[in-house]
Amino acid sequence: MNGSALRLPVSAGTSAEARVAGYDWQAIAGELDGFGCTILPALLSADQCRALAALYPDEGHFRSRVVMARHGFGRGEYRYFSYPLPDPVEALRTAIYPHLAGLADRWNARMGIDQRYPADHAAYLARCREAGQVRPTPLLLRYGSGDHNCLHQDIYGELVFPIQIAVLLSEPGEDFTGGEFVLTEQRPRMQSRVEVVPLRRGDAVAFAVHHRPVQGTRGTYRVTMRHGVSRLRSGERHTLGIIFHDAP
Ligand SMILES: O=C(O)CCC(=O)C(=O)O
Ligand SMILES: [Fe+2]
Repeated sequence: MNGSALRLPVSAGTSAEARVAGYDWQAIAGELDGFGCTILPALLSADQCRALAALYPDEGHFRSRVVMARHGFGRGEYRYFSYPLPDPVEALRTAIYPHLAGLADRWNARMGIDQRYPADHAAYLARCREAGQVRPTPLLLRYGSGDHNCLHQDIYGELVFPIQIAVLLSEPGEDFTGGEFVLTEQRPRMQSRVEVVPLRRGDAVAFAVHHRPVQGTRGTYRVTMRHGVSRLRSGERHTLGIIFHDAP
């Protein structure tokens, strides 16, 4: 991936909405089409990252806590936010969705999947509610030395929005070492491809949740994507995850 064309000058005072509006969404769609992932540089400021990570111990913001080792998910833990989502999580979820809905439609059309997406996130959440998916899925994750997140897909029910976002809230090399964000792409009857996504604090990765279409010489085929985090060698790492479908 070459994220340099997408890098923008952002000042500490820029709102989440303004940052979202400032990206080249056509280039982002191009990278998602080509690789199944792309970087949104400096989506959050260092101060916003620190403030979000500091919410982690505060139970009042969350509906549940998952200790990954108890479920075989890896090592480390995460918490799902409760509604109403804190700023800037709500603002980001609402502002980013409309830029991805068209691409999600095109992916589904190419993969022969009937589902299409409304233009704004409130309408999509209403659909989730009708399907019994009412609980918020944005989450904060915390990893310590030796922790990792096994390859997985964030699917909770029938309704799946095919692209999600994760924002790295800690500074690699300073707050932690190791702990790289990784993606695998499993191709039908072929060997798998991997991506290691180099993130700095405040950068987001947008990536395919479960499937994406790939153009082959004999037409389009569907690949299966999984994401995870490699073992932390030292320190502490926090992430904000933004998933656009809700959970039952
Ligand atoms: O900690 C990470 O970078 C991965 C987080 C994750 O799995 C997610 O946001 O869905
Ligand atoms: Fe995940």
